Amino acid sequence: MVEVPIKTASKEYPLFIGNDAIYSLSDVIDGLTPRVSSVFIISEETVAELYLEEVRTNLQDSIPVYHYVVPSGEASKSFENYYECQTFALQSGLDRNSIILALGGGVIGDLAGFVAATYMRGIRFIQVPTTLLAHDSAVGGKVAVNHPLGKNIIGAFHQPEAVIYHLPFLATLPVEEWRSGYGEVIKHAYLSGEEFLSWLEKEVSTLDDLKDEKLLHVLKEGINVKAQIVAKDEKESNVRAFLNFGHTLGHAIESELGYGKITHGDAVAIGMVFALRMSEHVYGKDLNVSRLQALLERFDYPTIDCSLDAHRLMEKMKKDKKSYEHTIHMVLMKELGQMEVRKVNDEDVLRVLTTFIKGE
Ligand SMILES: NC(=O)c1ccc[n+]([C@@H]2O[C@H](COP(=O)([O-])OP(=O)(O)OC[C@H]3O[C@@H](n4cnc5c(N)ncnc54)[C@H](O)[C@@H]3O)[C@@H](O)[C@H]2O)c1
Ligand SMILES: O=C(O)C(=O)C[C@@H](O)[C@H](O)[C@H](O)COP(=O)(O)O
Ligand SMILES: [Zn+2]
Repeated sequence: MVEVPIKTASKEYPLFIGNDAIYSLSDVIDGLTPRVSSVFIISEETVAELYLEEVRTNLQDSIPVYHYVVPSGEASKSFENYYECQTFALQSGLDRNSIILALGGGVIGDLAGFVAATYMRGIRFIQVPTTLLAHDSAVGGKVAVNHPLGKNIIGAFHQPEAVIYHLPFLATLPVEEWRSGYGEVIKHAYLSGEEFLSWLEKEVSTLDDLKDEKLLHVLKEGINVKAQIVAKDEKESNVRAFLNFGHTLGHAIESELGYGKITHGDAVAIGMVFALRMSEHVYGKDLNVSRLQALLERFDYPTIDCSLDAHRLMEKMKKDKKSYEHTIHMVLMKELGQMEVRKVNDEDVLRVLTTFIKGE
């Protein structure tokens, strides 16, 4: 097991990653001050069926444990589930010294984290991620639920006490979820620069290559990129926004298609290609979009649904948290590894997006 320290302005915490990480759970809880009074596991159907019992057996008998299970999928990151979790927590008698365990992928991490951020004005939580994508979502403290009009619109910054990344849990992930998670890995490589990107191009030909040491390497590199950025800017005043590369259009697509109709990583992959096309348009230079497209084609990422409407997507992009005064702001790439958040004109977005949707 490897321990990666995550340092943010408001809190430092450990991320334990490896094939035996879950065995550290009770020690992590024992080490917390004030003493933990009860544990509330929030999970979802697929993951709970597979791993809830195993997690429970790694908790000490002396502390009461409760659990609440929501349906699997993005649609569960809803205000309704948030409210149900709060009700369950109150009915179970959780107090300010209780701790929430988020057992699942990014959906559960975001939902359970937001419950923790707001229950009795904030209690502690631990991330127990079960997806590849969660190397991104479990680190950095962004927690939220979706609104039908916009992704992650209702949320907070709330850092966990620890992240326990038990890699055997990933063994049951379906292929489309490996691909989704790998979308955020590719994003981290584009933020990081040539070395990580060419390593991925050389070493990961198929998603099956993500095993053992290669998986650990990919996760550690991705987590490092994220951790370095959140260490500099916890609350997205400046550089943290770079982690949103591909998300301005990606989130608009997720929300426009209906939450759960496309995976987050697939939407981000499409959004990154668009962000590079916009970058070429704005900076007037070749940014090697075909390199990204070739990488995505290797893993069968989808292209944008041609029935989507550019105007409707742009309305959604204007509700993105980076936008203000009804103007779209996107993360553009000046060069590999060099990002910039930039205001983009409606006419430019419309022109590039329209051709992008047509597949031209
Ligand atoms: N907070 C952040 O910084 C941040 C960063 C990136 C993404 N996100 C959010 O994360 C969410 C996406 O996360 P995700 O891709 O992990 O989705 P997810 O949590 O919905 O998991 C994806 C699917 O895999 C299944 N699953 C999860 N773990 C499994 C396992 N071990 N074995 C078998 N099946 C398993 C789930 O049931 C689900 O159907 C989005 O809502 C996105 O907005 C947040
Ligand atoms: O941690 C961040 O900051 C990110 O932007 C990471 C993203 O991958 C993630 O999807 C995040 O939830 C998006 O944040 P949002 O502020 O655009 O909702
Ligand atoms: Zn993301």
